[in-house]
Amino acid sequence: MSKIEHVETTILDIPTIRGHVLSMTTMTVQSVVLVRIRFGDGSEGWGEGTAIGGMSYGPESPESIRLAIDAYITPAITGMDGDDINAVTHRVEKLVRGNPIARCAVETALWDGLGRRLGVSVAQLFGGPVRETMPVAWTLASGHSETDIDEAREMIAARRHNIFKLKIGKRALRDDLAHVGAIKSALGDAASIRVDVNQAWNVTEARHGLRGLQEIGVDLVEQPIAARFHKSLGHLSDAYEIAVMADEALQGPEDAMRVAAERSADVFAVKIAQSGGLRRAAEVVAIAQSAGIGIYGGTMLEAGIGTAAAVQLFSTVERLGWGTELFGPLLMKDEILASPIEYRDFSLVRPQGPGLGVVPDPEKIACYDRDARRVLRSVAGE
Ligand SMILES: O=C(O)C[C@H]1C=CC(=O)O1
Ligand SMILES: [Mn+2]
Repeated sequence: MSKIEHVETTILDIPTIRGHVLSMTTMTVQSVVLVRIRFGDGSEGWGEGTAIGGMSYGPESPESIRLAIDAYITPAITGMDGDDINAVTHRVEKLVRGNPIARCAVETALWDGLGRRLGVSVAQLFGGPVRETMPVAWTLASGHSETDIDEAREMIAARRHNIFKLKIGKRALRDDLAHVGAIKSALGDAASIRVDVNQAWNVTEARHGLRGLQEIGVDLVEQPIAARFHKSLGHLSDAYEIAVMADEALQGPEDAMRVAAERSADVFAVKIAQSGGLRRAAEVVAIAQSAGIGIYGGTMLEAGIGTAAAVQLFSTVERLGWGTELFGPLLMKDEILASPIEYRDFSLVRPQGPGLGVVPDPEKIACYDRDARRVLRSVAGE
């Protein structure tokens, strides 16, 4: 018995290394909600819940994640046995509808705590890793073709990434195709080029878009149209050879089941946060694998804790054919882990050690803690 005694949340505001231009917003800061659970036996576990671009990407924000945890999840689980992760998460699912990122953050802290108490990794708790390294894509989203090309060349030269995801959908279709074409012809066969439209196109634009992207030699297009248009996404997948990936359409196993049953996509971007936790993400993976749908380890651009949790889970996946994009910590100006996740040879390395295999650096938490900064500013009379 390891009683859940105390759940603490902190919002960190960490600047990004450059503006990250997405179809709906440009990110200059990433706001990360850290969760720390203390258990009755003195052990602890860490989790992370991170949204993208405030409320522009999806219905959760850093503030809503924190509120859902503090006001609803914490009172519901305090006093429960932290070893009974299924019982705890089922209770949370019953009392807190939606809010998958908040639920994922808490569940992650429970897995981390359990792993640390048992002295095994979270991957081990999911049956054991089948790989210790995995390919990792980088997103080119500076907003300028030439800057993106320079960035990609640097990444290839440093052997950090040779898979690139381009964020498009903000500009006119013709301009986006010219941008993608310029990057593809500059990089040639040295890289795999994929694009993410983040739901920005209507179905007509998507038809023209997919034809153009296919002619350019792009390998995959992610969520070209609104998440709710499952049928149209299926028609697009059938009409072109280019792989079509579902991302925002997948908010947990029920969505995954529908998209798989309708064969609306060729690949799933599986995200632990969007799925509502590691357990549900593993179910999304199982649905994809049994339907013959490809798997890509997706990200909500989490910092080190959320990224390590996803790495632990994806290390257990039998077929991870499209690799991962778990580069979140590299998009931020500063590292919040005591010892960073290792990126080398176009791959990332699964952190070793019990639980998630990583811990935050308390000094970094203090440095980026939104509330602490507010107090400092008011003391300074700003
Ligand atoms: O996939 C998304 O939509 C979100 C995220 C993942 C990589 C990136 O640059 O943005
Ligand atoms: Mn996406």
